[in-house]
Amino acid sequence: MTEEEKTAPSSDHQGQDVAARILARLGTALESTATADTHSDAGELEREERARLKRVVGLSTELEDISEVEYRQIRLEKVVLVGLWSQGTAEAAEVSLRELAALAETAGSEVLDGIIQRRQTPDPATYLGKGKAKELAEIVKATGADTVIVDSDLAPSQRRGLEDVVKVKVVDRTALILDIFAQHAKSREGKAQVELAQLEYLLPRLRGWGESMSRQAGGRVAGGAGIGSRGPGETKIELDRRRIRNRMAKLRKEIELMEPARATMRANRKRGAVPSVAIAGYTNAGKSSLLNQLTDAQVMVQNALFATLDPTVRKCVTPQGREYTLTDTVGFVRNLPHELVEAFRSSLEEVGLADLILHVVDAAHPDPEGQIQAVRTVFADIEGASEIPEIIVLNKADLAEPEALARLRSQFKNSCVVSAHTGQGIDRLQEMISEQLPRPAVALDVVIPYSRGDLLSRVHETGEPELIEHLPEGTRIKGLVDEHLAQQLRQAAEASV
Ligand SMILES: Nc1nc2c(ncn2[C@@H]2O[C@H](COP(=O)(O)OP(=O)(O)OP(=O)(O)O)[C@@H](O)[C@H]2O)c(=O)[nH]1
Ligand SMILES: [Mg+2]
Repeated sequence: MTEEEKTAPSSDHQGQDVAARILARLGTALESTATADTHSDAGELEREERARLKRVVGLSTELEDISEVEYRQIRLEKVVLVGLWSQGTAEAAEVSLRELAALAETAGSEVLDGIIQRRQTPDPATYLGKGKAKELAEIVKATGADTVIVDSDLAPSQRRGLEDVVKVKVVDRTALILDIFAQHAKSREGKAQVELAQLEYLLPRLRGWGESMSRQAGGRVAGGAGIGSRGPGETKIELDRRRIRNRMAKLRKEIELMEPARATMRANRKRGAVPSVAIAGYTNAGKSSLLNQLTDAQVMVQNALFATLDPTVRKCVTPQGREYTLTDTVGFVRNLPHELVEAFRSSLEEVGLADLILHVVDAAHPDPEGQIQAVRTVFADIEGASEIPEIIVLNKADLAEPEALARLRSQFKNSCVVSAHTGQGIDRLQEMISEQLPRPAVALDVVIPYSRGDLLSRVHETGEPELIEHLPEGTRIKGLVDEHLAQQLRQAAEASV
């Protein structure tokens, strides 16, 4: 036994009721941050806070409580990664495992090793084949890892099977991503959404967990102590399930109640006919950096996955002075857990309602095409998103290989090479945005009194003036404006006659 294991706080929770604990921990999500919804410019502070999160060591509670593992606060520390290479090239399998490493590090763990097995389909009992699983157990032992993370989704029985061999916690990719979201959620809505996703993930696994624990009573769990040894019976599981479902219903209602605020915001934007542009793309592509580069916003930028969870909206102007809104959104990832797509639907709808999408791509990534594909798969799932015009923004040009940039540019015609770091290409991007914003619909030619300077500035901000002429009787305006402004202009013109 290592020093750490001896001092691990392993018996704190053991006598408590599992579901009560889960629900108690969750209870904080909705109430804690009612006033903390300011995402203005907390970048520095947020990064510090997150960095602090990662310094916690020595909390390992090996196999003590599996619900912790499947749930939130995974408290991963020293991990070994495993993946299967079942299709595609060896390179692709490696890229995938490297992404898993980035996810694990973002969750606050230290990656000690990673292995890939060449295998058509996962072993139904232990995910890896028997031999490889044993090899993995050796690696775990030799490195002193306390957790194994698997690069796909595991059936509860597979997870148990593999745990039996490697003797430490086994976590799947979805649980890992849920954990990152839980750590990063900041707004009330974001927290509620993540919590809902976690409960959805937990619900079908409750039975497996109970069975696992009854099965191993007096067996695998060290000393036969703890929650596991009591093996909750069927009735107990039913009860837990019902409480979790109740909690989920409550969360859905809460999220629904938060929705009108966003709907009003959107309606206001539509009424003012200010076009909206959404920045979307794979996680860590540089979406927040691009928002900062295009506006004066100081949204937190971090070399971590899913740094941004809450949509941030900023006002922007084209070089011609036309206004539009720019929204930073949550990043996408390959096989985004469907629980999260569901829970974050209202945030993702932000993308579906945009007039134009800036699809940001990390051109320096080994497989940018794969990332673009993954993002488009999510778009297909969001109502309206696939029909919205899209500019492919090839970011990180300062790092990317010229060949990669050339290849991507020829594949994606409506694209633009930029660096959110150096500012390269940003002018060109701004022009493209300006060209591709929807045109205001009404053409008119009016003369308004000089007293209506307010209307003239609206024309500059939201319309496309073709001619502005200062006549003795007033200002002549010829050009395109939206319906609402056209009405106001006509009224002003009539009043002056
Ligand atoms: N070299 C280089 N690095 C960049 C560029 N743009 C962004 N980065 C870096 O890439 C990392 C991710 O940037 P973010 O702007 O946080 O990316 P994001 O797409 O908002 O990420 P999530 O919110 O986590 O999905 C940070 O470390 C940035 O400093 C660029 O043009 N060049
Ligand atoms: Mg971001």
